[in-house]
Amino acid sequence: MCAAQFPNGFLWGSATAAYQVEGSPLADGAGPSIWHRFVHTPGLVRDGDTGDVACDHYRRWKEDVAIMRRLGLQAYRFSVSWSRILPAGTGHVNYAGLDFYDRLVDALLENGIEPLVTLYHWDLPAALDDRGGWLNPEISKWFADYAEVMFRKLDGRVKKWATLNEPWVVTDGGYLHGALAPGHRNRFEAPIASHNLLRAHGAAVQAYRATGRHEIGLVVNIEPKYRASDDPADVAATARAEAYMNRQYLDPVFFGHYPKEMVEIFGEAWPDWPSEDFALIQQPIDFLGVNYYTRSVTRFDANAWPLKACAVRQKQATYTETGWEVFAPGLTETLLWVKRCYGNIPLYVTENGSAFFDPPTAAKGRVEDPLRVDYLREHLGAVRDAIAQGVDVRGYMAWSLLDNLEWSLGYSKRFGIVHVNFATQQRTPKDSAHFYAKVIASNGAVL
Ligand SMILES: OC[C@@H]1[C@@H](O)[C@H](O)[C@@H](O)c2[nH]c(CCc3ccccc3)c[n+]21
Repeated sequence: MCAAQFPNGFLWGSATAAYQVEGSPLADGAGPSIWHRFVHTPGLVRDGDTGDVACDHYRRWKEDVAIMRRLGLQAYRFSVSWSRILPAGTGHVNYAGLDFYDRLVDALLENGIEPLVTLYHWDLPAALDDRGGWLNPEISKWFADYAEVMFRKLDGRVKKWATLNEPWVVTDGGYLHGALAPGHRNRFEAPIASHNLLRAHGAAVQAYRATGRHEIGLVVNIEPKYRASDDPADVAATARAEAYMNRQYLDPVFFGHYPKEMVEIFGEAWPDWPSEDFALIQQPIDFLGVNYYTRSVTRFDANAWPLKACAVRQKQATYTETGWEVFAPGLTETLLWVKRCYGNIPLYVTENGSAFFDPPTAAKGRVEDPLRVDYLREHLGAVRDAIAQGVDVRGYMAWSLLDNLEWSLGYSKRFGIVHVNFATQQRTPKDSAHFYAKVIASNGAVL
């Protein structure tokens, strides 16, 4: 394999998530999710934006699969809305909801596109939140039962499953800082939600081993932490930040224990966990999905709760519309770090992308997004560099296929390689999509 090439069979795709693109949240018997509730609570989402329509993907999925085909995508990572399948979260199965994903998977396969399915991308059934949600230890069984419904329906046609998308964000956003659904701000709840997410992950993997025949993994966001100085306070702050964001989920899954820094971070709010839980959490997985966006140069900050650490803005760097430093070497470092710390488990970059303001283009039918093209080119080069250094990276999913609902930021941030006019629902592949199509067609040789 020459340096400029990716391995034969490298999987090139893009990614979305149910609540961000589908719309029709209550159609055909679906139950509300915590995001449906959250967006309809005044003041929580920028400009009062909701996922009621989003990209209307629930109705326009055929058109979107055709776009993927035209771009030459080999894979499509999407998530299933739990409350479409089980409107109350448990019990009655809504077959119309199952049928939507059944048809989507068949259409993908008919177009030579491999489906990668995420079972949970933040949209918990509201009915389960009413029963405690991620704070109720029973949720590991609720989640495993839901997962089993999906395995029995789709396994075989779907050969790569992920249990959770980014448990760190679910906990930090939904239970500690409250910026995301269900909007709790409680340092005693956060560790419990986090632990139950991991228990649910383990229970779903166990269920897969009993019913599935292919691969299952976990998707985590990793943001490499670079110390701002060699000052011992900055070094310790960086270690806490790395433990909290990057190792809090990987250490239990791969080693059966939490990083020692967790007790220091949460203090009295960090429980003594039952040792039997770690046998459940530590179910072997077939691959790890890594979502990478940026790095954080980290320093001590006595006022930053609960980490006592914060990021230091870099003077010469480019920043995206979400305030994230563009730092492609961090992706190479992250992939090498995972291999060094946890072994050479097969990896997929399950999300990588950037939000930049896309200026209106004079030429009709064209959207120029040079900064996103640069971001994509640099980060694909970073993946290639990690592969050249022996990391078993098997695929890359660009975030995102479509401009979509960026959670509490509404539609104000556009990550898509395909532009969406939300007034007309017209899709227009951006220059970044045309660039990515060339990368895929050459298996990375054009980079
Ligand atoms: O923010 C862009 C995307 C979201 O649209 C995806 O749904 C989500 O999986 C995702 N994760 C990350 C990195 C972790 C993160 C999320 C939110 C805020 C800060 C960091 C970025 N993104």
